[in-house]
Amino acid sequence: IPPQKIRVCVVDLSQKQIDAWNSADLPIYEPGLPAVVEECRGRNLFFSTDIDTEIKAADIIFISVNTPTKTMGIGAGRAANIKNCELCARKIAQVSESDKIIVEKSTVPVRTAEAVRRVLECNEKGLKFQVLSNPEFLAEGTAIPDLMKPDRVLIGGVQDEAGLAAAEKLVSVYANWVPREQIITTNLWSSELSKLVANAFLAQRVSSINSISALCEATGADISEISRAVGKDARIGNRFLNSSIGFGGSCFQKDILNLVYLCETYGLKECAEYWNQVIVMNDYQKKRFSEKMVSNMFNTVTGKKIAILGYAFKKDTGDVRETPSMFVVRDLVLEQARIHVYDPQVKREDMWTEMEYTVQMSEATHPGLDAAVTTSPDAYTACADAHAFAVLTEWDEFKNLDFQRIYDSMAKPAFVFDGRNLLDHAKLRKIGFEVKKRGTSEDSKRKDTTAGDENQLRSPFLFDAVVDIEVHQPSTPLETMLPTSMFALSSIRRMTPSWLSAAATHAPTLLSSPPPLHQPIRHRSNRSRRGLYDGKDVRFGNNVPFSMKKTRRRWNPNVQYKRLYSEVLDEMIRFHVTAAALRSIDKAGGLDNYLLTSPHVTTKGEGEGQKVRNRIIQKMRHKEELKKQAIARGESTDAWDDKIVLIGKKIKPQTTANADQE
Ligand SMILES: NC(=O)c1ccc[n+]([C@@H]2O[C@H](COP(=O)([O-])OP(=O)(O)OC[C@H]3O[C@@H](n4cnc5c(N)ncnc54)[C@H](O)[C@@H]3O)[C@@H](O)[C@H]2O)c1
Ligand SMILES: O=c1ccn([C@@H]2O[C@H](COP(=O)(O)OP(=O)(O)O[C@H]3O[C@H](CO)[C@@H](O)[C@H](O)[C@H]3O)[C@@H](O)[C@H]2O)c(=O)[nH]1
Repeated sequence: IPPQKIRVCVVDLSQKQIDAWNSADLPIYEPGLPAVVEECRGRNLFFSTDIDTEIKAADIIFISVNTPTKTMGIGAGRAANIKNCELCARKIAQVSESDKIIVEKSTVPVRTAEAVRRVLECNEKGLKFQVLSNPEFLAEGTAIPDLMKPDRVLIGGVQDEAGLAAAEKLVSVYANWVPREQIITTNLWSSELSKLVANAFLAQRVSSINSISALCEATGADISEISRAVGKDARIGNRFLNSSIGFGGSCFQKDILNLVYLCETYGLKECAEYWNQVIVMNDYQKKRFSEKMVSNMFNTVTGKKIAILGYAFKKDTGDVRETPSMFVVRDLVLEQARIHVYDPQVKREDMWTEMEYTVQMSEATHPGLDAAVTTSPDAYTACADAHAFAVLTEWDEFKNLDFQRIYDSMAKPAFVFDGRNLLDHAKLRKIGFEVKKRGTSEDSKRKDTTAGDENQLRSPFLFDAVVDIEVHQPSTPLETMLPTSMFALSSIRRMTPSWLSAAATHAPTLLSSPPPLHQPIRHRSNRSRRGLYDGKDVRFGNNVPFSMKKTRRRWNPNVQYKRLYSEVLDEMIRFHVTAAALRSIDKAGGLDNYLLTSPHVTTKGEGEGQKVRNRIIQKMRHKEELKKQAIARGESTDAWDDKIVLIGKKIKPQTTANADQE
C-alpha cells in the first residue's frame, strides 16, 4: 500500500518482542516475512511500545492479542480467555481523544464484540466507537501468501448506518490488494462464529483422516490411497487430508474447545460432544504414535537413543505451541529414552517453555528432563548411534538427507517412524531400515496381495465363522455347529483353529502391544492385585436413608474361584476371578487372548494373571524360535503351522458355562 495512504504501527506490551521486530532477527520464522518487513519498516510500518501515543493517532485499531484457553476459573480448559481483549478496550477508552473503528482481529467467542463495545461506551469523553469483527484466516508458514491472496476477507459489523459505514471503511483498506468480490461483509456474530467454525471444520478433517489411518493399520488399506481417492471428489476436495501424528498449533485445539464451551453454555450438549470428539481423536492419534514406537522397538526404549526430526507443529514455522512432537517426546522421556531433537527453526528455550505450559513438565517437576533431551545441530548428529529416528514435522530438507550415511551411523536394527509419510520408504527399506509409517499395516498377512491365503486374518463377518467351522471341523454337521445366538457365533469365530493359527502367527504383534504410558495410580486392594479382577475392586460408600443419616458400607466384587483353560499351555489353571473378568475372557476369545491383551493384566499387574501371561509369552516365543530354526534349516514350516492348528483343535469354545467351578 502506498505509504501516503496508510501508516501502520504495531504496538505490544512486550519490549522484547518490539525490539526483535525492530532488529534483523525477527521474533518469528515465516518464509517471505523478512523481505516484507525490510521493505516497509521505517517507511509506513513501525513497531513500538508507546501504546498510548499510537492509540491516540490511529483511526482504525486492530486488537490482535492472544486469546488462550483459560487455565483456571469458570470454563477452565475450554473457554477462551478474552482478558487481553478487554484490557485493550479499556486502554482505548481511556486514552482516545477521537472517534475510532475498533477491529476484533483476535479469535474470540461469539458475542465478544458486545463486551468490547460496552467497555468502550463507558469512556467519559462521549467518543463514538464502532466495533467490527475481522477474523484472521492466515496459517503459519504460509502467512505472506495467505495475506496477499486470501480466499476471503470477512468483515462483520452492526447492521445499522454507522456500522455499515465503518465496515465499508475497512473494506476500502483491504480493497487496496484484495478483489472486492472476495471481501465478505456480514453481521458481527456470524463473523465471530465463522472463524471458530472454519477452524473446527479444518481440524475435523484432520481428525477424520487420522481416525481412518487407524482403521487402515488394522485392515491393510493404505491411508495415502484413501486420501487420494476421497480427495478427487470435488465436493470433498483434496486439502487437509494428510494423515499425521495429530494436529498442533496455537489455534485448532483452542478454537474447538472454545466452540465446545459455547455449545455447552447454550445447553447444546450433543453439539458440544460432537465437536469435542475432534480433540479426543487428536489425542488418541498422538498417543498411538508414541505407543507404536515403543512396541515396535521390542517394548522398551529405556536407555535407547531416539532421534526426533522436526519439533515445530508444521513445516516452515518455528512455532511449537501444542506441537504433537512435544507429546511424543514427553511419552518417550517417561519411558526413559534418550531423545535427540533436530528442528531447523525451533529454539530449545521455546521447547521447554511450551512443555512446562502445556504438559506441566520441567526440570523442577521431572529432574533429569534437561539431560534426557538433547537438541542437535543437524539431522546426522541427532541420528548417530540412535536406535530409531522419527519424522514428526514435514520439513522439505528431511526428504533430501543422505540416508545411507544415517543408516551406517545408527544402531541396528535401525527403525524409521515416519509420522508424516514424508520419506521414500522403498528406498529406505532397500538401505536396510525398518520403516514404520502411518496408516498402513506392517503386517504382510493384511496386505491385499495375500488375498485367498488360508491364514490371512479373518474379516469380522459372520460368514467367516461358518467357513472356519466347515474347513476345520468337517466331521461335525454344519447345522449342529451353527450357534443360535450372535454372541455365541462370534465366540466360535474367535475360537476356531484357523483364527488361532492366525493369532499364533501374529503373536509377536499381539505380545508387543505396549502398556499405556500414563496409567493413573489408583489404590487397589491386595486381593484384587492377586486375582483376575478386570478392573473391579472393593468399593466403599455411604448408605443414605431418608433421614439422611449416613452409614458407611462396602460393595464387594463378585469373585469366584475357578479353573480356566489355557490353550497355549494346555493346562487348567485356578484363578480368583470376577464375573466381569469372566465376561471379558469370553469376549477376548479365551484365557490366553485375555491375558495377552487386557490392559488390566498387561499394565496394572493382576498378579496371578501376569505370571501365567509370562509363561504363555515364553511358550509362544519358544515355538516361534523353533519355527525360525526350521526355516533356517530349509525345512518346511507346514509342520509348525500344523502343530499350531493342532493346538487350536484341542480347544473347545470356552465360555463361563464350561469353566470348572470349585
Ligand atoms: N498465530 C496464528 O497463526 C493466528 C492465525 C489466526 C488467528 N490468530 C488469533 O490471533 C490472536 C493472536 O494470536 P498470536 O498467535 O499472534 O498470539 P501471540 O501470543 O503470539 O501474540 C500476542 C501478542 O499480544 C501481546 N499482548 C497481549 N496483551 C496485550 C495488551 N493488553 N496490549 C498490548 N499487547 C498485548 C503479547 O505481548 C503478544 O506479543 C489469537 O486470538 C489467535 O487465535 C492467530
Ligand atoms: O492435512 C493436514 C493438514 C494439517 N495438519 C496439521 O494441522 C495442524 C494445523 O495446520 P494449519 O492449519 O496448516 O496451521 P495453522 O497455522 O494452525 O492454521 C490454522 O489455524 C489458524 C489460526 O486460527 C487459521 O487462521 C488457519 O486458517 C488454520 O489453517 C498442523 O499441525 C498440521 O501439521 C495435518 O495433520 N494434516
